[in-house]
Amino acid sequence: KPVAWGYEGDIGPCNWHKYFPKAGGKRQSPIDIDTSATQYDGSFKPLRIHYDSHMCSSLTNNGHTFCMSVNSDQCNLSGGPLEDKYRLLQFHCHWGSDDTKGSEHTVDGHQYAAELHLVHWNTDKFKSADEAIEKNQGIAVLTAFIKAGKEHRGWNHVLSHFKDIKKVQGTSTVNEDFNPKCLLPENQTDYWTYEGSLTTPPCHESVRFIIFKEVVEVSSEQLAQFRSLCVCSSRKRDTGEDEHLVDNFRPIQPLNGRVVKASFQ
Ligand SMILES: Cc1cc(=S)c(O)co1
Ligand SMILES: [Zn+2]
Repeated sequence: KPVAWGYEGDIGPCNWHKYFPKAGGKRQSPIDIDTSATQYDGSFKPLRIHYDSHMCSSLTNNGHTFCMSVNSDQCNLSGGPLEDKYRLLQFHCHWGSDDTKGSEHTVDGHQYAAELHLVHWNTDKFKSADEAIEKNQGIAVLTAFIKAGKEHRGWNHVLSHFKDIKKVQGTSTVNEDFNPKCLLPENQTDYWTYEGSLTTPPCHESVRFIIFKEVVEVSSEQLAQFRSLCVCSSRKRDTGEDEHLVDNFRPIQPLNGRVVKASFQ
């Protein structure tokens, strides 16, 4: 029986290590990026992000986030700090209960309104995503910070499906011509990178994070749509209200001597 976990109370992040021992490991995520301590690495090759548009995918509310699963073998990532080729598996976000919080990583202590994770698995070293997800160098997560600002047209292709996934386990098939590359910032040469973990249980220490410096803007109304998702299919708050999915971000974890590299000076 899977162990229940969440972001508050007894099943919250402070207790994850009791059932998910890796959550107490030495290379956990997220972290604060102290820009005065990052180290420029001039050896990185250009990042190669090749996604195609014709990838039928499905959008699900898994109770912890919305997850767009991708089943195209044409969406690949390589270059930058990566030694191998990685394939896009899914993308999801972490966000807050208002625009002042929501990202998992912080930059010099600043928290953004949300954080996009594009999860890729190492197809050179492993035979399946399930195998890669628990192995060192198995996962690469392209990460973009999100702040409230002007409307983001690309995000509407995802948000237009949210009415179908308001409840947990809700799923919606996404057939239209959508390329997740449109969700990334324009500047894809300036990023920070370090070795960390899944930010949700089982918190496997298998992740190479690549975090773009440029912040993506979406409108406050679009951010509010993230918060329209519900965390359960039935349970209502004692007020009879649906419990909305908000503040699904893990607290900052100890750096434990890790160095965050920068692709820029
Ligand atoms: C595989 C995976 C990665 C991240 S970062 C997450 O939040 C959930 O699942
Ligand atoms: Zn994530």
